Amino acid sequence: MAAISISNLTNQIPTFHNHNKQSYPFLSHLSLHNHNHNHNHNHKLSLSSNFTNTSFRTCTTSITALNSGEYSSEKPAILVSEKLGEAGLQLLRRFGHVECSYKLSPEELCARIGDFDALIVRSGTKVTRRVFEAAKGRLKVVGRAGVGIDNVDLQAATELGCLVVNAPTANTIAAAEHGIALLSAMARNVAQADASMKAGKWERNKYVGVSLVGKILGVMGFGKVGSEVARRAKGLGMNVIAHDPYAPAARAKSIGVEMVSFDEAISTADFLSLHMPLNSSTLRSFNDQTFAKMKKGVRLINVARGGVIDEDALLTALNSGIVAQAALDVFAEEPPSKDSKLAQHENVTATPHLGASTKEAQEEVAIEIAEAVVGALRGELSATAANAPMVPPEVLAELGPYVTLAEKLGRIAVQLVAGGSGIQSVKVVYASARNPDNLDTRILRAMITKGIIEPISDAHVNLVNADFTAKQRRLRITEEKVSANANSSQEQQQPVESIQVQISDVKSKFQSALLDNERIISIEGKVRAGVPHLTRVGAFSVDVSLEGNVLLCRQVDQPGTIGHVGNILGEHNVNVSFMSVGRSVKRATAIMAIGVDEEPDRATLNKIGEVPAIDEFVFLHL
Ligand SMILES: NC(=O)C1=CN([C@@H]2O[C@H](COP(=O)(O)OP(=O)(O)OC[C@H]3O[C@@H](n4cnc5c(N)ncnc54)[C@H](O)[C@@H]3O)[C@@H](O)[C@H]2O)C=CC1
Ligand SMILES: O=C(O)C(=O)COP(=O)(O)O
Repeated sequence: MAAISISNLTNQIPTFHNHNKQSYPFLSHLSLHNHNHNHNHNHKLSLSSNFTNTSFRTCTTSITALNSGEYSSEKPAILVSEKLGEAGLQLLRRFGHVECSYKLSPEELCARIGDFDALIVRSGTKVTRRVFEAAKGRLKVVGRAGVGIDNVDLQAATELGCLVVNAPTANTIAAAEHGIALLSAMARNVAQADASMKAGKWERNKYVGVSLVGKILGVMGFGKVGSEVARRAKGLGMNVIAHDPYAPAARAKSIGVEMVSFDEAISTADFLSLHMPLNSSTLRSFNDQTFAKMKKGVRLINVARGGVIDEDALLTALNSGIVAQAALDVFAEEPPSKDSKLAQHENVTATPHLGASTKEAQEEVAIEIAEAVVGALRGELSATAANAPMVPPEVLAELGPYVTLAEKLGRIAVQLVAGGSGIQSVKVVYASARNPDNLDTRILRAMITKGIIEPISDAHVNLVNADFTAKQRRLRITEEKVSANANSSQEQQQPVESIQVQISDVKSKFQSALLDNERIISIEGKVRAGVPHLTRVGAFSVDVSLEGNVLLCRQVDQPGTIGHVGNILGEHNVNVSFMSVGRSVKRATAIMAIGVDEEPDRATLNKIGEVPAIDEFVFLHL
């Protein structure tokens, strides 16, 4: 793939822009805010409303204009594809149109998804790449009402800029309790004995069980659920060991659990309880080889994901007696086939993925996911985002104006590149009077990327897909953080003193933007009183607030030029909001930066070009 090409812009300057493109204030299309909305959400930081003032005119386009689907009012449309607790549904209904369709086939989901801004699922809906593609850019957030997001194609979501959030805490206890229920029921053959009685039998000798007290339980995955299972198993008098490559041993130790290696856990445990996520490294990690290392007669509980077990291998191990019993809540394919040898096995206790299914947990999960989805639709960053940086609200509040600055600098820099150049390398230098190492630049980098890529492509770039989109387009963005000297205590308190964006190895349509004619376009911006300013173009200092559009002119520094240009703009009814002149030497060359509210038409720009003292000029659309 070639570097980003801007050749298509060659003849469009000075007025290139894309009228059709949506530009949302902060998180691009994660935010549905427009000027007319006044949602009451003061309790949380709302990024989009913070930035509405500085966003440009296309922000007024509402979501209705974007989509011609069934739901065409101002409110976002939310599809709930699996049973969700009533409290969560109520919360969602207060915010948008909610459709609960619990029996959609994959084809129906693909056919309908383009009408929705958000989709809420549990484990039963496969949110595949096809679904994301069928959404055609409208779907902004997928909410997983639970923990495991293995049913959501995270890579596709990220590539297509869709945020994925989950509800990771509300069902922990329910899952742990179900694990303990299965452990006890399996050890005492409760399910089998019950079925036997219901068949009219009384089989006391057949269903003699095993005791739990004093037995070794190996907890595989010592996260939220695993640690709660461990705690409860300790209460039952079991000796608990755990394996988890990422969990701190101190946490386990504090509840009397010893962390051991995978092999030690599986070879010493009498009972193994699985609590790790399903991913490429855990997929079928319980297989022929690992079953062979287990203690003969081991008992297995799986409340995690069916896919972590090779089910054929488990069947073999059950038949050979390596595994005496298994208690399974989850299956590689759900529901398993009716004649599944595993579910039908007499030594298997099976439940239909009930781990999270308590009334209490489902109400809590529903609220947790509804809040996360509504927050994401409002443009807030989520604390449970699976594919975007989780940035604390206080950091966001502080970085707010710099986010706007970053996007505008990206937009300016790319508009200064001459047609025919391919942009490959961007360097961003952040100067801070605080310890620059503490500066979290992920959002700023994403917004610079957005500013650079969006004007020259059809891509919608947001915090979710910025890095991916840059990489895909072979745009290398390097960052440097440097210490700045604070001139005032106010500067000292600012998280960022200045942001410099450099695009190297390109030609510029505005020669003065090049650093020492070195094929490096360089611009710098600062935030002054909460407003982003352009403060440097190439080697020239300027100072223009970035609230409207900007006209940059290089001129011979002589009396009358500023007035002349101002008159031309005034005659054509273009309001000048700001003007600044930067020069290196008196009466030599100067850069004039003019902020304009309206976009001058081509005739006006031509007239400016005809002013004798003007050497070159460029109109920058922000
Ligand atoms: N059956 C059900 O209804 C429910 C199932 N779950 C499932 O339970 C599992 C655990 O959930 P939580 O405890 O909430 O997640 P968690 O993220 O808090 O814990 C998972 C733990 O697994 C560890 N881990 C990762 N790779 C591992 C590996 N290769 N070997 C051992 N440990 C590994 C992680 O370090 C982490 O500590 C997930 O798969 C989740 O989807 C959760 C809730 C309900
Ligand atoms: O939260 C999880 O990971 C679960 O497995 C719960 O799944 P469910 O929401 O009951 O389909």
